[in-house]
Amino acid sequence: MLEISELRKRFAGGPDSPEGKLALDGISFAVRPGEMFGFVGANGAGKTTTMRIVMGVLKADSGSVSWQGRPLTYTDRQKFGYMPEERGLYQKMRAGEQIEYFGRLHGLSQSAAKQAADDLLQRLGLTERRNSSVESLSLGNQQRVQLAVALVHEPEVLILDEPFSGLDPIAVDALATVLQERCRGGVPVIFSSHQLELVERLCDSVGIVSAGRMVASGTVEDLRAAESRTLRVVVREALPGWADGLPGEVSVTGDRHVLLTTHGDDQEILRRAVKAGRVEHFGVQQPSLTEIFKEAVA
Ligand SMILES: Nc1ncnc2c1ncn2[C@@H]1O[C@H](COP(=O)(O)OP(=O)(O)OP(=O)(O)O)[C@@H](O)[C@H]1O
Repeated sequence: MLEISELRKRFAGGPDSPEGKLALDGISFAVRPGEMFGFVGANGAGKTTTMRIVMGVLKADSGSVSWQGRPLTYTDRQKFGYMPEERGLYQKMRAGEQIEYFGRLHGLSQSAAKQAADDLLQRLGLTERRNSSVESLSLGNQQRVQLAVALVHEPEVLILDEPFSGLDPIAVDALATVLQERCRGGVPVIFSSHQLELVERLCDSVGIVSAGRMVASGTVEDLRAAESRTLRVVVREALPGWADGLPGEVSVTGDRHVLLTTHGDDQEILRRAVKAGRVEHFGVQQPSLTEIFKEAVA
């Protein structure tokens, strides 16, 4: 298990802000083997800073990171796969060579590195670009190469900073499949993203960070359960005023009356709706991750 505990980090200030910037204010979370963890938060919330500390690029002022119950070491990190926010590829090198090169740096044999590179090029739809220099690739394809570099050495843990940004829908699906496979193989995966539908679809658990603090975390189901539920009732051809005295708001479009309420007696509301007209829908509306996110960071 990868455990991030009470990380704090203040960046030094300049003449304009001598007190500096408190980027992390006690971030804690844990990711189990085989768990995909979506790290979400507004711009500047502290996601990149957290990932940089995990990868040893930055030092925390306090707090700790442990892997398999021990403090994380340089040797452990060598076995992690990391996609940094500041993408770092050799621009003149060909895509395939680049992936092989990083595989070799992580200790793969020449043939294993070539095999892994070929496999990733194919999986990420880059086979035809194998011999193109990175600088000649579109941004989305450069991103795919960057991802292949993070994945080439079969990492024990994956830490990916916005891996899906800038990818087309086909590449999003291809990457999602690769990450799910790695996850099923027991790898903990942490990725940050602003694409909340994607996070909702892929992740076993989610952490919502705001101003350097984890304001909500758990499975999407747990986060939903913590929200107040909304009952949605749709009645066709109802007489005006049918919902007078019931809690909530009614909106009318044509002959469709929609009642939304977060409280009240469901059975009483149902009786009134049935009396009023043709009940087309009666059910609890699940909040999306986007709604949960907005509520958590409000
Ligand atoms: N090197 C630095 N020096 C000073 N302040 C920094 C530095 N790096 C980050 N910060 C500040 O720390 C805070 C957290 O930044 P961070 O990059 O971790 O956010 P983020 O959640 O990754 O944002 P985004 O979604 O925009 O990538 C921000 O206020 C940022 O301006």
